Amino acid sequence: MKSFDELFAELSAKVAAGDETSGTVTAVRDGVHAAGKKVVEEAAESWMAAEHEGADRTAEEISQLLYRVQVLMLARGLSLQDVYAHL
Ligand SMILES: N=c1c2ncn([C@@H]3O[C@H](COP(=O)(O)OP(=O)(O)OP(=O)(O)O)[C@@H](O)[C@H]3O)c2ncn1[C@@H]1O[C@H](COP(=O)(O)O)[C@@H](O)[C@H]1O
Repeated sequence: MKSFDELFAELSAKVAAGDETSGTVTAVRDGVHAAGKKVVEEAAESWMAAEHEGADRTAEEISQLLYRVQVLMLARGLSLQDVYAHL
């Protein structure tokens, strides 16, 4: 299990290192447009799971949404602090 901050640190390190085995590195290289589409897709799947599926499936979809939000942040060059400043 990892926290939102721990996942962001892991993904940031992979991107900084250009880890060729990382799906995240590929996703970040694909750019903001592709990353944004994945956020919308996972948001919709989270919504549908919450309405029509169980708690575990909903939690799984939300975890994918959080991951895709982090990919978008990385593709856009945003840090956690950039976002947390608005909370
Ligand atoms: N949390 C995730 C994560 N969630 C989703 N994904 C990717 O997203 C893919 C699923 O996206 P799809 O659009 O295919 O999903 P889908 O078809 O909508 O599937 P469902 O939503 O129906 O389940 C997975 O196969 C992964 O490649 C993730 N890839 C990575 N992570 C985390 O990121 C870390 C680093 O991963 P790498 O960069 O790949 O090393 C991993 O250790 C994980 O902790």
